[in-house]
Amino acid sequence: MSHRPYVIDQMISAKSIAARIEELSTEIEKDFRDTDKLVVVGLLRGSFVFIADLVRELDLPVEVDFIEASSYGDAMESSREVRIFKDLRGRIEGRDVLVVEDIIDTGHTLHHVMAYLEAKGPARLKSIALLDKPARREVDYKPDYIGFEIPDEFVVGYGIDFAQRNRNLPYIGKVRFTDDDPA
Ligand SMILES: O=P(O)(O)OC[C@H]1O[C@H](OP(=O)(O)OP(=O)(O)O)[C@H](O)[C@@H]1O
Ligand SMILES: Nc1nc2[nH]cnc2c(=O)[nH]1
Repeated sequence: MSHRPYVIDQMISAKSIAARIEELSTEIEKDFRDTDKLVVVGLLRGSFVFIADLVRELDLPVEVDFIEASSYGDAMESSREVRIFKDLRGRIEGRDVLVVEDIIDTGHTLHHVMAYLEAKGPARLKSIALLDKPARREVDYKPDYIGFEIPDEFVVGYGIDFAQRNRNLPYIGKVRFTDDDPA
């Protein structure tokens, strides 16, 4: 929990996010048009807003499942230890799977989860991240689809939290600590 005062400056509007999701959905529909039923896996908790908007844009038969992993807790720095708190309900062996992530930063979370899911033997396994912060990458992993590349700022909103707050903002904003401001 942060006791420092902060404000949130808007970085990506709700309208821009919606427009980008339409574009990404068209790409995904093309890539998976031969799939019988795509398993769309939301990586909780941060992806719950993104996956809800994404699946409603996808004109494909989909099944929705969730996996929960976390490495940040309430901190602004990754612990680099990814813990799986909740596994998939369904089986993905031999299935086409798209993992939906809100943000890739150091890459530890998505890299770990993709390896974990790959071991379950899916036919095809792809990933999408709404936000990509490449400047902070510590592991060599790039999602198959990316919404927006962003600079090295701590962001919140649209499902993404700071100490479990701000997930309900409809836009992506960056955290600015006001005790850093010149007097
Ligand atoms: O690329 P990384 O440095 O691993 O960071 C990305 C992860 O960090 C956040 O998750 P967090 O651990 O805060 O859990 P949450 O999704 O439950 O908020 C975010 O939702 C990503 O899953
Ligand atoms: N809230 C939040 N969580 C993250 N996890 C990895 N990067 C970020 C970020 O910029 N903001």
